[in-house]
Amino acid sequence: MNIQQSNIANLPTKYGKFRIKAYKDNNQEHLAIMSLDFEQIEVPYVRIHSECLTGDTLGSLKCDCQNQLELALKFISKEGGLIIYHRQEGRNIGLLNKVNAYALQDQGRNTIEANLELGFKEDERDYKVIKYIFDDLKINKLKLITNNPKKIDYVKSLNVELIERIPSITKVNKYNKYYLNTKKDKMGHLL
Ligand SMILES: Nc1nc2c(ncn2[C@@H]2O[C@H](COP(=O)(O)OP(=O)(O)OP(=O)(O)O)[C@@H](O)[C@H]2O)c(=O)[nH]1
Ligand SMILES: [Zn+2]
Repeated sequence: MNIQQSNIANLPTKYGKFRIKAYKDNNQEHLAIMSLDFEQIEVPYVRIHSECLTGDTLGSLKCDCQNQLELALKFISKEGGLIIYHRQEGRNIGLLNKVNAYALQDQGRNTIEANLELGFKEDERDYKVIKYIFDDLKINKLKLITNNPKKIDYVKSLNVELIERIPSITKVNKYNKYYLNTKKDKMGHLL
């Protein structure tokens, strides 16, 4: 893997103070967002957050991403750990295709059917860069914040000790209810 890394910089936010480090993997740039005490913690909390511009930045109510991100930032600044902001937008089909998938969902398809209709798998994410970041930041034990069984399986396949899985549960609304049900019933999310 040919990955470029940045230096570590401070990032004060409204959720708390962090230090950040960027990684460039071909044309995807990811971010490690660390609590200030990250190096001193034996078992950090870790969230691998998949990029969702419409949710994270615009506050879309169609998904739970912004709430999950805010929850993780607050929690990790207090309890200590790391968020990897994994820039594989739209389960790695990219923003343009995700908007096309949303247009199909406007016509009644669910999130999986829309991806398939566009010629993609239901989930195109890969987590190779995560291993690189874990090695770089010397993570060998962690508590993983996720509801996604694929992320749990991936972390278990690495040479690290998964001590605990922490759920990331946020409020349901009338716009994300169907999406969350599809994730639960058809994608096996622990919701
Ligand atoms: N293709 C596609 N991607 C979506 C859609 N809704 C959200 N996403 C993307 O899905 C990713 C988030 O996945 P989720 O299933 O919400 O959560 P997760 O990251 O798998 O699991 P958690 O760790 O529990 O949050 C982000 O990359 C979003 O951009 C959609 O309808 N279609
Ligand atoms: Zn989202």
